[in-house]
Amino acid sequence: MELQIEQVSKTYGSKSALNGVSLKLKPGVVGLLGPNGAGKSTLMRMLATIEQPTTGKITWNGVDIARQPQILRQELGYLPQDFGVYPNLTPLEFLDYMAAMKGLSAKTARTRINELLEILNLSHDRKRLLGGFSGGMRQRVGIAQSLLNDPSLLIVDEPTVGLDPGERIRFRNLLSSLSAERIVILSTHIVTDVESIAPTIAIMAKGRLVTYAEPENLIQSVEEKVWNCIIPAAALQDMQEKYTLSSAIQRSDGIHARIVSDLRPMPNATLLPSSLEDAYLYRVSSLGATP
Ligand SMILES: Nc1ncnc2c1ncn2[C@@H]1O[C@H](COP(=O)(O)OP(=O)(O)OP(=O)(O)O)[C@@H](O)[C@H]1O
Repeated sequence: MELQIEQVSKTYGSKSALNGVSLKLKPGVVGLLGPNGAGKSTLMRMLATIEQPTTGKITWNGVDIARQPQILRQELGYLPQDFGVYPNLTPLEFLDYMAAMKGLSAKTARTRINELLEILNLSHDRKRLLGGFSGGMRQRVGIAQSLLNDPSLLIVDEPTVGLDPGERIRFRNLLSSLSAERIVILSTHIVTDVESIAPTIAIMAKGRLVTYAEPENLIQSVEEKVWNCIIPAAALQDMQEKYTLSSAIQRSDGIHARIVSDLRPMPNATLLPSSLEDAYLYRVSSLGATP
């Protein structure tokens, strides 16, 4: 099982959304991190065969998906960023409908839907109208529809938007448990969404792939670049303009500003252990993008 993205670019009129992105993916979760407008959704839509690259090629097990999209579609599960449900349907009716759209036989669909409702903890609510569901419950229905055909490639675009912290954790665990025999691509701008579950992380900014690496290596790459600076409140804005600020916490002795910088920002700055968030900020801002 292999998904290869080769020098893919996408332009909309004169606007470049994606610029020469190359990646080779094997089974497991890959976290796709990037600020708003980085090109993540554009890439996801091309992987989901909804759009085609302007230049470059995407192959699924060696087959060009622009030429033969149906080969990948049979094995694809996709939860788009703007996934909507029909409020007047129940999960059972909605999943039945989606299964029919995906060409599953009624018998296979019924077995699979029951399995998924169980896995996603929706069995008790199978006959309630979706209109009354919470954001987290709707996301679980979205995930259920993306898994109907037991896909080898699962693409989830910003899936945790609108979820509460508990739902977010449960959702991450679910994705982890699904990743053994498939490629799972999880796109987000929230570092903690991918930190615990993605053994590899791709960072995008301004339509480019900034880096593709393991979280440990990313964290290591900013060791001795993360500083704690204690500053008066009046100096915060100036600091923010000059440096990449990871966080600022008000304490009794002043503001503790966490700065990611190659050089010591001020004489009494002290080094802090680096985190994935620091590495992400460092990589994205080094491209001149706003994290
Ligand atoms: N259909 C389109 N027509 C014109 N420009 C587009 C279109 N789709 C995306 N873009 C532009 O391409 C760039 C990348 O957008 P994209 O939605 O892929 O980014 P993203 O990383 O997914 O960000 P977000 O998290 O905000 O969705 C943005 O500047 C966006 O305005």
